[in-house]
Amino acid sequence: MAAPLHAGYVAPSADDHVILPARPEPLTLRPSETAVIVVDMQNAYASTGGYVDIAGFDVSGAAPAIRQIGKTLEAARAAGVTVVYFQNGWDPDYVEAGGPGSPNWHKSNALKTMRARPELKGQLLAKGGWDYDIIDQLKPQPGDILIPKTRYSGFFNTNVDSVLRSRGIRTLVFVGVATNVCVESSLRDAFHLEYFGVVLEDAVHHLGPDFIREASLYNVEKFFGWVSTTADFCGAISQTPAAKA
Ligand SMILES: NC(=O)N/C=C\C(=O)O
Repeated sequence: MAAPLHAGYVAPSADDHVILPARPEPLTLRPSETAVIVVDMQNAYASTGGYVDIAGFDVSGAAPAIRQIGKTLEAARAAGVTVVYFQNGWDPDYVEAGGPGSPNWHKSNALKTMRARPELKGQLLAKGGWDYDIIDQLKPQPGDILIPKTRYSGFFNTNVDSVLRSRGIRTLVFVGVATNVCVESSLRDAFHLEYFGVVLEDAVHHLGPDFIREASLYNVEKFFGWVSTTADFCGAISQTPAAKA
């Protein structure tokens, strides 16, 4: 008898789940249906001398977030959770950034900074450059998935939805920069595509005053998803059979 087409697929066991403490209520996590989404942990957003530092934003909060993301990824990989990196930027000629006909050309602080300081042209968020690179402390590991993106949301004009759906992933745990821009934009789009989105509040960093961090987390907790912490995620995911093996 011919083998069924799905012969190699092992359905996740029904009891393969843990409970993640979160606000506004705990959330069920199944490792096989969960991905950690690492948003834009590039020199541009997390390093002194990178784009957001040059553009005048405070990057000091990136260092603690980097440490928490490291812990999150270690626990996730040990539990067999999928890790997806978003990487934001454009070709060195900035064709992908859009011209004056694109709101991105008017709103991107990287593009505005380069127009004000032409000596920086070709450096900020340009593919192939240091600014675009993922930071050394969080380089993707074999098996991780890297999704380039050209706008704030990782779901816009990328293949991430089909990558996730083909793996049966339903829950997305967001870490990275910036809470109020690319993290929130991606989580909102994910919500509308029926994903359950969680932000680990100590593994993200925001751009702007503290009230925008509070507002963004409030939006997530009240309208778009759940808010948890690195310790709670690592504690919960380490209880799965794969992590204990
Ligand atoms: N990664 C982000 O949240 N980016 C925010 C602003 C920008 O890319 O200009």
